[in-house]
Order: sequence, then structure tokens, then C-alpha cells
Amino acid sequence: MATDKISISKSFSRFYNLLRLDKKDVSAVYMLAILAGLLQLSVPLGVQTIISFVMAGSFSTSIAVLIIMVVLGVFINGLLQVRQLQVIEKMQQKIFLRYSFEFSDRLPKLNIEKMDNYYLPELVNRFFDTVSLQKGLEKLLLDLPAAVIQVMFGLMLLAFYHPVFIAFGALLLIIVIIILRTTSPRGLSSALKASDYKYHVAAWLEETARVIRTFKFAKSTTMHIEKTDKLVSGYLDSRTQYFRVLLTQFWSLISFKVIITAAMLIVGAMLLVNQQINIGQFIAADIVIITIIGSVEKIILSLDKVYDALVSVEKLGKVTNAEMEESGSIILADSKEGVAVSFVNAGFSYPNGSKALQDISLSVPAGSVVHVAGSSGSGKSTLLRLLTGNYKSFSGSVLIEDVPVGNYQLDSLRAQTGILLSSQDIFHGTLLENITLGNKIPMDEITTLANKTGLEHFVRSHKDGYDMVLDPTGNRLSNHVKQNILLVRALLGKHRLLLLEEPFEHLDTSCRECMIDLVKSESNATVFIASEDERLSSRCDIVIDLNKGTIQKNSA
Ligand SMILES: Nc1ncnc2c1ncn2[C@@H]1O[C@H](COP(=O)(O)OP(=O)(O)OP(=O)(O)O)[C@@H](O)[C@H]1O
Repeated sequence: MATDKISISKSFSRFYNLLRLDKKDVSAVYMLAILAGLLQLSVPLGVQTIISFVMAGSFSTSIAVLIIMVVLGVFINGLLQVRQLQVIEKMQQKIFLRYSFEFSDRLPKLNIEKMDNYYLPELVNRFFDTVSLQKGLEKLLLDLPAAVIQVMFGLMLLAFYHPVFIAFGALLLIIVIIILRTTSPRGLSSALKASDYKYHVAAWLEETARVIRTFKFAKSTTMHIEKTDKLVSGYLDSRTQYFRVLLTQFWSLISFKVIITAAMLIVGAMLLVNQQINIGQFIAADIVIITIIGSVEKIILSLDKVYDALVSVEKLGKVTNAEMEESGSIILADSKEGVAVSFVNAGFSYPNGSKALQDISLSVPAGSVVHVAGSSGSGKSTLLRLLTGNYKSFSGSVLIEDVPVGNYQLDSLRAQTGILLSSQDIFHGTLLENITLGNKIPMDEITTLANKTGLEHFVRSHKDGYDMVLDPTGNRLSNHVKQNILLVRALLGKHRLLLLEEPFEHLDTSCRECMIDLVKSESNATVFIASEDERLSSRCDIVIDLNKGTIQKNSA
């Protein structure tokens, strides 16, 4: 099973790029963390001074003032933490919002030629990584900087008590850096591997759900369980590997804690006995040391969330960094006339190497109705796809109005093209939304077409009419109605080019005849109809007969 390669520095730079978008918020969080870290140190300093006063046997108003100041410091520290939480919450909301819109905006603009090997609904599962990213963000921006800052300030403070603490600080930093450097790359790559398997398991469960009837009616198959078992084993293996890395880090931490606690107590006690520090300084130094150890513990225990956040950015990048379609700059003029289309020695292979079209040369005058005939797999859909402007890696040339199709601005080409390809479908939404795709189209135009195609009968037979909600993929609709909806969608508006794949497939003979008349009379558009139905040929101006991707016969 292929696992994505990942490098920790690249991952961090992707994460950094994400944070850069919220520069102000991130700076605010760090400023607040620094202030909170400083205030945190007021506790040991205050305690030390209070103890000195008490030891000296003097209880005066200055102690009361000091106590009030220490308590106030703790309170302000809490306030700063609340403010940090508010900023982080805002950033977490922004992450969800940003990825929602980025996914929504990018998906229709993906380069479908390059994304041919992906099943997009499965790819979109990565959206759920926004949740791990939100959680990781909290650790990365709140706990980690606070811990790092506390360690740094704590070490600086300790150095004032006795130079031996400087050595202690250096040793501590070196140990933490060694632990992180040696274990992090392994931690990140095993986290990514576990995440890959997680998505493979989810994808397989989704696939089982999608073809539920196949498994339900199959004769005592256990294939779905066996396949799940294999994927789950992969997940467990990589998860165990990942946990092993975390365990190494936790063990290093425990040993580190034991050694440091023992060393500090011994050193502290010796300094105290030798009267190099007083009791107040001893207690204060211990408070600082406990804070430092607590912070280092926080850093190491947060590592899994850091890995999760970095892995999430990688996973979300599968969609946000995916290649987008390229658009040309020429605008296809809005006109009542159809477009002239020509292919010159055009050939096309899919990314898997399957040769779909070879040496296609043809010339279609504007306004012609073309029947692209041929058996299944002969290349009919592919020929139509090349005219959509989405498929660009063909050899030879494909021209619309004597301009290479790739030169057109995709939006302008789409505005002039009515498309009904078999890959299109019904989506979860109202009937009206399914027809108009949210475009403002006069209702009379819709009802006229619905009348002509026969969709009107379906609309009338439901109490909610155009507001009826269709289920995803339109499974509960008859093929005939589904085809009618897609046909009305394709024909709505003014077009210079119509690309229709098996538009009349589920219609009875009389309906089929009316529809052909409808398509022919609709406009002056140039119409390409890909269909295996030979009866269509006699009703069209040009017939292109395809066989294994080449033109067998081209008759006008
Ligand atoms: N997305 C794809 N990836 C790889 N190969 C493809 C893809 N789509 C089609 N093909 C292959 O390209 C060839 C032409 O397919 P195409 O769908 O254009 O033929 P068709 O005549 O429209 O067939 P049908 O009527 O069954 O849709 C076939 O061999 C098919 O297997």
C-alpha cells in the first residue's frame, strides 16, 4: 500500500504557511504566552520573599501587600490564558471556515484529467482532518509556547540563584533537543502511515455502504470482512509503530524527570547546607524546577497532537494542493449561431495508458447535428469530453471556431455549452436546484422545457413540485425522470454547442422522436449526440462512426 513520503521540515513549513494567514492572531497568542510566562514566575519570587520575611520573624503590611501581589499575578495570569483561549477559538473557527470554502471552491475547478485516478468523494474524507488540526492548533499555539517560554524564563531565573543551575539548564535543553530530534521524524512518518490506513478503512466501509445491495444479495460472502480485516491489520501495525515512538519519548521523559528531580534536590540541599542559598531561595528554586519539569512534560505529551496537526495539514493538502484546471484567455463570443468544430489528427490516452482516440480528423460546420455512433468503449464519450475544454493532453488539435479549445477561457466556453455526460448526476437538493444549479433562470423557460421533455408530468404528480427534495444520486427516481432532469439542465439557456451523451436512453420511442425534434429545434447550436442507437443517424446531419477510438465512417 502506497504511503505518502513526508519530511518534518516540509510539514512544518506547510503548517507555518497556514499560520501566516492569521499572523495577527498568532502574534497575539505568543505575546499573551510571554506575559503569562513572566507572571507565572512572580509566584516563586513572591514565595521566596514571603519566606524571607517570615524567617526574619517580621509580619508587616509589606507581607500582606506581597501576598496580594502574588494572588493578583495568578489572577492576571488566568485572565491572559482566557484571552489566549478566545484567540485560539477564533482561529479554530477560521480553520473550519477556510477549509470548507476552499474545498467547495476548488472541487469543481480540479483538473479532472489529472484527478482521474482518484475517487473524489473518498478524497474529500480528508476534510475531517480539520478537527485534528483544530485540536493540534490548541496544543501548538497554547500549550507548547507556554511550556517553552516557562522553561526558558525558569532556567534564566535559576541561573540567578547559583551558576550550577546554568549547567543544569544547558543539560536539560540538550536532552530535550536530542529526544525530539531522534524520535520526531519516525513519529511523524508512522503517524502519517496510520492516518493513511485510517482513510483506507473508511474508504472501504463507504464502498461497502455504496454497493450495499451487492453484498446483501451475495451468496454468503465474507469478502467485505476479510478486506476490512486486512486494512485494519495495517492500521494496527502502523499505529503500534507510532505508539512505540511515543513510548520512547515518554520513557525518556520519565528517566529525565527522575534524574533531574534527584539531582536538583541533592544540589539544592547541598547548597542550602553550605549556606550558599537560604531556605526561601531553596523553596523558590524548587518551585521553578517543578514548573520547568511540568512544562517539559507538557511539551513531550503534546507531541502526538503536534504530529496529528502536521499530518492533518498534509491530508487536507490532498485537496487544497491538488492541481487545478488551466484556463485560456480567449472568450468565446456570445452569439445566436452554433460553433464550427474541427479535429485534426487528434488522439487521446487516459492516464492509465488506455488509448481512447486515435487519429481523429473531422470538420463540423456551425449548426450541424452530429451523431457520434459506435459500440460501447469505442470512444464516443471521450470525443465529447475533449470538446468540454477539461481534457487537454490530447495530441493533434481540437478547434472550436478555428481556435484551439485550450485557448478559451473555461467559464466563457462553459457558458456557451450545454453538457449532458453520463458522468453527471442528480445531487441532494430540490428539483429546481438540480435543474438550474442555482442560476437565475426565468421560470417560464424552465416550464416550457419541462413541458416539451415530459418532466412536467413528474412535477405535477408531486405535491412539492419544483421544491421536492431529491435524494443524493437520485436513486429513488426512475431512469426516465432522471434523464429528463439532466436533459432540461443541459438545454436550459442559450448555447452555441450542445454535447449530449445518450440523452434519450431511457425514453420510449415516441418520446425519443419528440426529444430529437426538440434538440434540433431548440437553437442554432452545433449538437453532438453520442449514442449507440443507430436509429438516430437518419435524423442527424453528420454521422461519425467510431470503432476502437478511430473513425470508421464519417458521413454527411
Ligand atoms: N476515465 C477513464 N480512465 C481510463 N480509461 C478510460 C476512462 N474512460 C474511458 N476509458 C477507456 O477509453 C475507451 C473509450 O471509452 P469511452 O467511454 O470514450 O467510450 P464510449 O464509446 O463512450 O463507451 P460507453 O458508451 O460505454 O460509455 C474505453 O476503452 C474505456 O475503457
